[in-house]
Amino acid sequence: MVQIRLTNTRTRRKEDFRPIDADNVRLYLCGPTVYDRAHLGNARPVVVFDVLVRLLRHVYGADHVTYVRNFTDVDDKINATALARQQAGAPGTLEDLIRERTHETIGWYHADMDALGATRPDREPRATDYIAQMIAMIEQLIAGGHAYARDGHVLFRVRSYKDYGKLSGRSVDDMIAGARVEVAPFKEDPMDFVLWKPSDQGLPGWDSPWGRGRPGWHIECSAMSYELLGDSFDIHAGGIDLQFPHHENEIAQSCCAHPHGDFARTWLHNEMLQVEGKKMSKSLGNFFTVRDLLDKRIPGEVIRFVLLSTHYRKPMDWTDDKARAAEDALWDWRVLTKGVEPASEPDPRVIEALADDLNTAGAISVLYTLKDDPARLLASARFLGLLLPGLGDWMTGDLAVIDSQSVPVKDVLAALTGKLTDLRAAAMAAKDFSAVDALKAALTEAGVEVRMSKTGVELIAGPRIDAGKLGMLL
Ligand SMILES: Nc1ncnc2c1ncn2[C@@H]1O[C@H](COP(=O)(O)OP(=O)(O)OP(=O)(O)O)[C@@H](O)[C@H]1O
Ligand SMILES: [Zn+2]
Repeated sequence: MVQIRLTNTRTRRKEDFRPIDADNVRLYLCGPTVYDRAHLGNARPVVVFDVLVRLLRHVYGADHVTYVRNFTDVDDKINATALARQQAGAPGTLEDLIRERTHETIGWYHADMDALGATRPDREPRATDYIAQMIAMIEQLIAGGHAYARDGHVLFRVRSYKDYGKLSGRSVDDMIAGARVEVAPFKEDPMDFVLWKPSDQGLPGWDSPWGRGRPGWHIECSAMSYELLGDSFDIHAGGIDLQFPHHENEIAQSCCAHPHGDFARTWLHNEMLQVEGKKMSKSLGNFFTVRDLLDKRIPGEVIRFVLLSTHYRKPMDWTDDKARAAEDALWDWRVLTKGVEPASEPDPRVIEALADDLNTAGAISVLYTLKDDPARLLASARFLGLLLPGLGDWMTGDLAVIDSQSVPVKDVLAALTGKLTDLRAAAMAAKDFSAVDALKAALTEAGVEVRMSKTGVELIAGPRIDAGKLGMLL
């Protein structure tokens, strides 16, 4: 069996991965807060950990992995977008508008992540479906002396958990000195964080022993992972920006509520997608969405390729050059593997690279060496979620406009193949090839590779085909 090695943020070491139960390997990834489109940074953990899930399924069996990713559908930012819509005159109660917004955003999220070739998780719990479990967990924490209720709030007593700060390697006192912790009259200690808070009138709220209110963000992941994966599971993943305080707080809550469990054994954190050295984020406003790129006709698998070209523990940025190189490689491979049946197994070097702390860049570099073995190339690329049948539309999807009508490029190419064949026959008879040469030059100019042999004419569309120019050649 392949031995997977992963860098565990908790121990700061690369370790042999040994699942608690090889029949059910369990992974939890912190999912999005559903108030807006996902930006490219948000897609990085989704794509990277999708490859991990593919690897785990390969090693332990397709039915022996449980992958959970949540939707945070209760949040101030969601409320704010709904309120803005209401103020702009949208009909319905605020609650209706919130539901509409989260529903719509989840739909976008699915469409965008599907376009990147990311497999859907086995379970996608929504926080609002697990409020009862959150309340139960908070009650347990209060009973154990780890939390206290004040003025409709419930707070986690950070000093009651001696290992607080271990994941991120900070001491509580350093955190107080350095962090912008909120000092509030209802807190015993400035480090204590909210498990439950009151809801304003008109905003979503649930009845609880502490009055009508709603959960804090951190308790959501603790309650949902416990419910779906148990008190000890294998891998917890997310972006490095969540390590503190979100993951630190998740650990404190889960370990105090379920002291006999280990919560997550391996912690994986992806580094940030950056823009000019800064984290791409909504709050900084330096972001573009996955949809922005797709709308610019950058294929989903090109985005995926670029995201996988850098190791997940290194910061990276998006550049047009990277996208162009990815597009060229994918185009070549799609041409090479056209009509080819994939080999039964990927190249072992691809598995080896991935098993070594998810070295996706190494795995992609193996693909470049497989041009002479298209069947193996196809199987290996598909293992990484590339060259998937459903993601290949971009090769033929462009439309040319001919006599004000949109015509698929592949039909135009077929017609031009006929035209060039006829011109060649006439040229041979007349011993004058000038018209053939002129059409060939124009085709090359429009991004089409022309192959002529004794057996016939073949036109191969290149990645940057100019559909407009092409249409004018007919
Ligand atoms: N620039 C980034 N690069 C990589 N991962 C990121 C980046 N920004 C956010 N993430 C990850 O995206 C996932 C979803 O995060 P979340 O929904 O909390 O982000 P958000 O609040 O919409 O984004 P932002 O951080 O921009 O405000 C998390 O796992 C988070 O770590
Ligand atoms: Zn989480």
